[in-house]
Amino acid sequence: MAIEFLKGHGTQNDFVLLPDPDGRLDLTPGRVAALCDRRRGLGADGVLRVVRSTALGQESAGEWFMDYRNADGSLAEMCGNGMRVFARYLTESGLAAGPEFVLGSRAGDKRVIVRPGGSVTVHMGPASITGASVAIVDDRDFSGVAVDVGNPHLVSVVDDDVAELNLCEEPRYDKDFFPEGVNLEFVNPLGAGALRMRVYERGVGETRSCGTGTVAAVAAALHLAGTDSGESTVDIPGGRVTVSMERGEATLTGPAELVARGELYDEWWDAQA
Ligand SMILES: N[C@@H](CCC[C@H](N)C(=O)O)C(=O)O
Repeated sequence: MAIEFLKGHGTQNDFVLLPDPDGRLDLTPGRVAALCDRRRGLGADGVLRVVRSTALGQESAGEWFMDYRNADGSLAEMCGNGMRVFARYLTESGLAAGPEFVLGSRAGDKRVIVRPGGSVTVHMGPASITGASVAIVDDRDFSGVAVDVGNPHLVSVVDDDVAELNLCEEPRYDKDFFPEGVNLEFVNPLGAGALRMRVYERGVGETRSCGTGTVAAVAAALHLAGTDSGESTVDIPGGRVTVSMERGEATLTGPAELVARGELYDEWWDAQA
């Protein structure tokens, strides 16, 4: 059985998409890690399995469920950039009828709008402030705001230029506060309604963008300014997205691009654990 794949990205956060409507693929952590490996696989920050909600027994108002996996094979609740790419694929392939529809995810249902030109808006739902903690980079402490966007984040607004931070290795963080791990964002305010951000993602490493991370960054910046409503652009190494917050509820808008489609060799797939 030939296994179809597509490659896509949202602000250079890149994904392998696996159309699997009936949930037949045995998508083991080893296979995910092999697909995402940039030398022995296709290379990506994560895998998006395109599967019907009913096929996974998921309770969702959406026909399609974004089964997201990190590059190391681990599951995550939500992926904002992935959801834009996933939505773009569904409209391009005719699997979604209109430009606006609901998608299932482990963090619940999300409404998406695919706009002419390929930009996609995701109604992300609540971005909740859950406390304060510290990220440690090269033995320096950066205090941060913990934000739950369905998945966990710690956002540190820093005085240094984020471009100068050494994110080659995972920053240290409080494992008691974040027992499931955490995505770590480092942010420079660029003036009113504009942020610059770098991110070290749980289960991946440094990526060129993280949609949930940009939502967390804007929620944290607004929280530090004493509000839960406002709009901001976020510049990440892979481009720019816009986040709007209204009373703690976020929408994320940014580009989504499909790059290629092809077939995996059965022998290769079968040889992965
Ligand atoms: N890149 C994603 C986030 C993917 C999940 C994250 N690494 C986690 O483990 O929570 C995004 O665009 O939101």
